[in-house]
Amino acid sequence: MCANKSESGTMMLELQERVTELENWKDGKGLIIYGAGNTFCSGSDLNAVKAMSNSQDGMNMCMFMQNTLTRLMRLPLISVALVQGKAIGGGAELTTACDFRLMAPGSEIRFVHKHMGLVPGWGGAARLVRMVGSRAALQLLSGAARVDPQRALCLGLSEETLSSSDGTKALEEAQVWLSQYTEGPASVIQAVKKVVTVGRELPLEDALRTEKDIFGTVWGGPANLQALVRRPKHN
Ligand SMILES: CC[C@H](C(=O)O)C(=O)SCCNC(=O)CCNC(=O)[C@H](O)C(C)(C)COP(=O)(O)OP(=O)(O)OC[C@H]1O[C@@H](n2cnc3c(N)ncnc32)[C@H](O)[C@@H]1OP(=O)(O)O
Repeated sequence: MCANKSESGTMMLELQERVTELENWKDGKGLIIYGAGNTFCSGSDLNAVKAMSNSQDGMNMCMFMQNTLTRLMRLPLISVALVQGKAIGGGAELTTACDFRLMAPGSEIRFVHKHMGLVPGWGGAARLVRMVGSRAALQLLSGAARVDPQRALCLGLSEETLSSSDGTKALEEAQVWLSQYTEGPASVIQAVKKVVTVGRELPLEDALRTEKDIFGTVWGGPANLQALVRRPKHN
């Protein structure tokens, strides 16, 4: 999946459509979101937002993007934001809707909202707090701080710094990195992502009940039965 420079209204709709397609991707296991060219995503299209600066339009756009990014985060796929160049404003928020972030050398994630007289509205603050804790989140948002790959690693915002900033090489590296988590049958990978999502989002009793239901979808399934025949050793 390839993001583009800034998020115009058309692109927001396209992102929503891609998410709908991915929700229906029965054999899917993983997803990498990356930018076209040398920018991951520079946030909302400033030309478009200028034309809709009243509060109601802003809230509508905010709810639209919250909904899309929440659905993206809940996809039963393991998702990676491959950050090359800058991820700014709404682009920084988009990175937080993925399970993992990999950063290319020289790249940067920056929540510039304060400088735009705003706060995140696409769910980026809620996700950031859960990811890095409230103190670090407050520093990143109130300082509109540039987060380079090294700082992102220290904060737990990024998993790894890639060795190349070249688009093709970085994508290949990200694919190899992701493959360690997507190896195996889609039904099992999707179930893994689902139990983690419910564990994160639901109160414990509901999470336990839902985990049992998800367990029921893989117990006695083809991968489970084959494993019982193969009896792999885990030493
Ligand atoms: C804050 C929250 C929020 C929301 O919730 O809606 C947003 O996301 S608001 C948008 C926040 N993003 C910005 O303010 C980005 C401002 N732009 C920049 O900082 C730079 O352009 C940068 C760092 C993205 C790229 O810098 P670089 O030196 O590599 O290139 P240029 O500056 O020459 O940019 C090329 C060209 O792209 C236009 N551009 C970049 N980002 C946007 C944008 N978000 N909307 C509209 N246009 C954008 C930039 O103006 C240049 O156009 P040009 O006609 O060549 O001047």
